[in-house]
Amino acid sequence: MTSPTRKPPAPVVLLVYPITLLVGSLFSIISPTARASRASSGTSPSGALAPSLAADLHISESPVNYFARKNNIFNVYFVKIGWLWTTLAFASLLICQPAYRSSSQQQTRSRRILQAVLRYAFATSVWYLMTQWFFGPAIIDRGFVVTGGKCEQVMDKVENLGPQASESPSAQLETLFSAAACKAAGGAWAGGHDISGHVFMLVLATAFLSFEAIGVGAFAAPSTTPQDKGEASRTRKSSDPASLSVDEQSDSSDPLRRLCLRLVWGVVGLGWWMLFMTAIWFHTWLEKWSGLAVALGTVYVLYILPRTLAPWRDVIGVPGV
Ligand SMILES: CCCCCCCCCCCCCCCC(=O)SCCNC(=O)CCNC(=O)[C@H](O)C(C)(C)COP(=O)(O)O
Ligand SMILES: Nc1ncnc2c1ncn2[C@@H]1O[C@H](COP(=O)(O)O)[C@@H](OP(=O)(O)O)[C@H]1O
Repeated sequence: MTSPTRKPPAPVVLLVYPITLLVGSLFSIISPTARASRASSGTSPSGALAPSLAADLHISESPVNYFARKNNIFNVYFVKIGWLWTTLAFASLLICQPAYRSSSQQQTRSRRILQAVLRYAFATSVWYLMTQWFFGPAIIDRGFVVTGGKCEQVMDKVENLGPQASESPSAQLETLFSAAACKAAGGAWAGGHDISGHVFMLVLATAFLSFEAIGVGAFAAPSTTPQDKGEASRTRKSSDPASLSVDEQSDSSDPLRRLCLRLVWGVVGLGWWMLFMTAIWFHTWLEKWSGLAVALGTVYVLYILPRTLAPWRDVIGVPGV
């Protein structure tokens, strides 16, 4: 395997996420606007410390701040289809970055692409199982039901319908166990621990894209000092004949490559901003922290564990290496 000219990001960079949640949550308590928003919906700051009815508690249809509205344009067209943006940004890395594009080392290039796609498939599977489907309702929805939550008004309706119910029992269960189906049926998803899907997806997507972009960027970026240059070329020569070619090293001025990187960092930047907004305006503390924990666990398995566990590194690879 090749050695990057720059080291991959230290795990400590992941602290940006808990800090974002902490600052956002504190702001939501301190800010008069956020406090007013809570007060108008009957939630006290201390109430936000306990698991409860997630975002629905303190968000009205027309709150004071634009970002506190569920129908704000960034939520509807960016977060709600966030994995599509993540997929597009990741695909742009595969298409534009020299580490994946250069034809000089066919074997190395194929291995890098395969391992990058494997990391994407792993992250996508976790996202899918957590938020979309887990042999029926997603894990987040199942967790909510297991911790005592239910689809309130619809539950009553189903009980009253009795044998006349036109839906099959499995369709009724689906309605009771999935947040989306519950809300679509006019019910209230209430009572349990509702892991924040927004926090989970935004942390996973932004960390995934950042590690991938920095990994491939580290290889393509030219060294800054003469000493660096000498060191880098010695490392490459001595460690692996399959290291990047001069073409790959000098490709940083390629406009297509810069455009793709802008897309990736644009998605990461907006993703971070929406995470901050979720931290301020939505969910309880516990629900935000549980979303964060699941996302960071996935990031750990994908990018930190391979640094110490060689057999896993051989399978999943390291971005750009
Ligand atoms: C047993 C092994 C099973 C393995 C399962 C593998 C599953 C593979 C699925 C393949 C899907 C690939 C999709 C790739 C292309 C796309 O991304 S299209 C999807 C576009 N949709 C989204 O991006 C939706 C993103 N939104 C959400 O996840 C949620 O809305 C939310 C942000 C988590 C918020 O949740 P709410 O309930 O809406 O508040
Ligand atoms: N940053 C944000 N901007 C707008 N709405 C947000 C948001 N973060 C969370 N929400 C909303 O809060 C609810 C719970 O989010 P989640 O559990 O995914 O974190 C969702 O409502 P809806 O499901 O009614 O759209 C979601 O749209």
